[in-house]
Amino acid sequence: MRRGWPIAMQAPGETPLSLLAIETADPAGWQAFTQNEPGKVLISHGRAATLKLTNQLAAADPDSPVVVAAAPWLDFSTALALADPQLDLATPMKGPFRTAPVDATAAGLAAIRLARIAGLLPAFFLDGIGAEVTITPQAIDAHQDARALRLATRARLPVDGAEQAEIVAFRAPDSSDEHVALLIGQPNGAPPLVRLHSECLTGDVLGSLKCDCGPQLHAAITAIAANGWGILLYLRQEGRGIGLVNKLRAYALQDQGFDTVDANTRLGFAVDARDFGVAARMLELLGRTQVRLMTNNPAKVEGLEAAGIDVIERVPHALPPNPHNARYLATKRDRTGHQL
Ligand SMILES: Nc1nc2c(ncn2[C@@H]2O[C@H](COP(=O)(O)OP(=O)(O)OP(=O)(O)O)[C@@H](O)[C@H]2O)c(=O)[nH]1
Ligand SMILES: [Zn+2]
Repeated sequence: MRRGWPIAMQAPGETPLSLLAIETADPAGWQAFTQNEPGKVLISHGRAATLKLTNQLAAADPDSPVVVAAAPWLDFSTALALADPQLDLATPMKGPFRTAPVDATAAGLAAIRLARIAGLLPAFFLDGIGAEVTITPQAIDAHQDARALRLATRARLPVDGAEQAEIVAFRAPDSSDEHVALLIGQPNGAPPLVRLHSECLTGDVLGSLKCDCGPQLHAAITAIAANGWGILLYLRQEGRGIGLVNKLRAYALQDQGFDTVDANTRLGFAVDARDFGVAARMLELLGRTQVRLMTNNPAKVEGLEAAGIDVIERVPHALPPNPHNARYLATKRDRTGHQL
C-alpha cells in the first residue's frame, strides 16, 4: 500500500475486495487498476458522514465503510478530495455521488484498519485489477496481537529526574514498533506507580505547546522517582494510534478551526485508535499486573483492566495549561471524558 500497489482483502464468507490506496496511487497506477473505466471509491463511515454522504445509507451498519459509486466526474483528483479533508473548506465537492454500504463489511473494515496501521489516509480505489497479494482480517489481527510482544533487551539508563532507572525494550516479530519501559527506583513491595505515555514526537522531542505530552512525560518521571519506584511505559502509538503524518494532518485541520476529536473524524479515523493491550502485555512481561495508574483518561483505565491488569488506583496527572493547549485540554475534558 505504501508503494502504491493494489492489494486484495478477503474475509471468510465474503467476496474479496481489490483496493488501491488513494494516497499513494498515481494517475498511471490508478488507470492500470481501473482499466480506464470510472472507478469506485471506498471511504470510512466517519469520512462519509463528514462529506454528508451517509443520508443514502438506510439501515446500514453505522460503522460500515462506504462505497462511492463510479461516475464520470469521479476522476483522480476528485477521489483525492474524497480521501483528504485538507481541501474540504476550500473546494466544494463536485457531484452528485451515489453511496452504499460496502457488501464485504469485514474486509472493508479491515482495509480501513490496515490504512491506519500503514499511516495512510483510509480511502481506496475499489474493484480494480492487478492485486498480487491477498490479506485477511485474521492476518491483521495476528500482526496486532499484543501476545506476540517479547522482552528484547534491558540496560541501565540514568535519566533526568531519575538517575536510578533501567530501560527495557519490547518488540514483536511482525511489527517495527519498539516499545520501551523505564523502570524507576527499587521495588518496595507496593504495586508500582505506572504511567502509560503515548509517543508524541512534536511534544516529547520538539517541545510543542499544542499538547501536554512533554510536561506530562517529565512530570511522570519525577513523580515516579519521588514515589520510590514505578514504571513509565513509552508506547509507540503516535497521534493516539494514527501515526505522525496523520496526526499532523489533524493539526492542519485544527488550524482550520476543528478540534482534536472532529479532526480525527474528518480524516476517517476513530477519535482514539490506541490499543492498550500492548501496555498490559508489557506489564505482564515485567511481572506487574497490579498498578496505580497516573492518568486523567478513563479509557486507559478501562483498556488496561479489559486486558487483565488490576488498576487499584487512578492517580490524576494534570499540568497547568498554556495559551496554545488550553482548547485541546478543554476538548479532552468536554468530549473524551478526561477527568481534568
Ligand atoms: N490524533 C491526534 N493525536 C494527538 C493530538 N494531540 C496529541 N495527540 C496524541 O495523543 C497522545 C497523548 O495522549 P496521552 O498523553 O496518553 O493522553 P491522554 O489519552 O489524553 O490521557 P492522559 O494524559 O493519561 O490523561 C500522543 O500519542 C499524542 O501524539 C491530536 O490533536 N490529534
Ligand atoms: Zn503531544
